[in-house]
Amino acid sequence: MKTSDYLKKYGVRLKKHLGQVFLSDDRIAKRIVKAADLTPEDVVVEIGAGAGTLTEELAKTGARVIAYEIDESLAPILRERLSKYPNVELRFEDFLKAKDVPEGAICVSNIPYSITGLLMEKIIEWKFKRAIVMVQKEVGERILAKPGKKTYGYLSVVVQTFYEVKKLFDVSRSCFVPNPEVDSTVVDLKRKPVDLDFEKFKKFVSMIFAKKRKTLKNNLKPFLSIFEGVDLSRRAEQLTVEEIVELYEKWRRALECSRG
Ligand SMILES: C[S@@+](CC[C@H](N)C(=O)[O-])C[C@H]1O[C@@H](n2cnc3c(N)ncnc32)[C@H](O)[C@@H]1O
Repeated sequence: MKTSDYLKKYGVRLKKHLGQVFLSDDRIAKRIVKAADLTPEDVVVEIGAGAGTLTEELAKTGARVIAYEIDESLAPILRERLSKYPNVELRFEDFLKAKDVPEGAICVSNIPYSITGLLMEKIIEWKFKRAIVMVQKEVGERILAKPGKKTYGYLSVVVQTFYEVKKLFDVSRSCFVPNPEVDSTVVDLKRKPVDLDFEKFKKFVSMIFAKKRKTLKNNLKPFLSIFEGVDLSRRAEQLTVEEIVELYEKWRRALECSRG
């Protein structure tokens, strides 16, 4: 049965505010799952199972699949489609409030676009070893952007500090029901062995990008004594992720020393 048939059968009305545009083309789901290269030993987390098109393809790999879905009205569809797969666990809860996500899992999701930023931060916090996520095309460009590009900013730096990023492929809006107003991109994120205090790091990155066209000197005004001898004449958007982490470490160590 097709996704649209399931929606009709259960009389489900889609909720725009939850980003409910569902994959209607299961070839895309198959392509995503193929790229994930899963084995039965893997633990996969899906954020936003929707009508289960991607979930079912994930289930077929034999991996343990934990699928989060905030909207319980989709439960009858998901149960009908997935009850034959004992390796799938459905969790009807808000992923942003999730309490027990297994560490070292792989996230494979077509995420709700309105909360992409928050979800990317959660992906970092839960230390997924890999994340293959479909995002709005323009957001994908920001995630993948290199220094000097217009799209390089807070999101690029935060994600690229923790993950090697790679574009997999674009997905046309025609592959969804209903057709969204935007195209999509699937990105592949591979965890780097980085250990940083994420809360503090986010604060620092927000600060240096606060006024994007201004120099570091301008954005770091309250902390200039920490950076004596450092060239602050560039803008944050010109710095590599490694250079930003180096500045952050200087800032963090100085603040820790000053607190004694
Ligand atoms: C873009 S749809 C993807 C659905 C399905 N995976 C697919 O590819 O067809 C996003 C799904 O995420 C769900 N969702 C939205 N916010 C959520 C949250 N905070 N936690 C869990 N699921 C959420 C929506 O209800 C929706 O079903």
